[in-house]
Amino acid sequence: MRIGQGFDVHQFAEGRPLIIGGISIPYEKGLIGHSDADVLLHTVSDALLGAIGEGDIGRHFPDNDEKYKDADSKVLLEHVWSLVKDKGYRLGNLDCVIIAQKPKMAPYIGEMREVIAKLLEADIEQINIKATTTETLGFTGREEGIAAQAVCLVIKA
Ligand SMILES: Nc1ccn([C@@H]2O[C@H](COP(=O)(O)O)[C@@H](O)[C@H]2O)c(=O)n1
Ligand SMILES: C[C@@]1(CO)OP(=O)(O)OP(=O)(O)OC[C@H]1O
Repeated sequence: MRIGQGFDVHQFAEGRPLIIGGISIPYEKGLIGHSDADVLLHTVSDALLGAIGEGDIGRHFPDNDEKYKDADSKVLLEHVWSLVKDKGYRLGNLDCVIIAQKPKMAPYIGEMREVIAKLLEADIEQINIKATTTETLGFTGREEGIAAQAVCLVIKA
């Protein structure tokens, strides 16, 4: 059994779609990145890579490679999951937190869990996603961006 953690931040900008956990959330602004800037799927990818000792997503999908411009982070996570399976692991559980003053994530969390469970070939009960504000404090509180953290356990299949 091995543990991994992930952390990621993306900045808000006008005129960008807000994609978190593989779903589009209707909102007045979105996140900037080289890819689709899905802060939650990046965090999950990093947690899994950490668990198998494979570095981070920047190493696997460099942000100066045109191939990943506007990349769908579901495809990146799918690739990370194939690396986990190649090393002979299955998912134990995954626990995530989205740190965002706005918008309210609660209405979308069920769908995010379904997307991630499907990508990781897991049951929805193995995937937990939480959200919190920072009570208006810091860069998330000022609505300059969104952060996400994840912890996962992988188990030898
Ligand atoms: N972007 C967010 C932030 C929070 N939630 C939900 O609200 C609850 C209370 O948040 P506090 O930061 O005031 O503790 C939190 O437990 C989440 O259920 C949310 O949906 N979206
Ligand atoms: C996903 C990648 C690659 O397109 O780009 P970004 O969307 O900028 O995301 P980030 O979490 O900053 O780093 C990982 C990058 O390699």
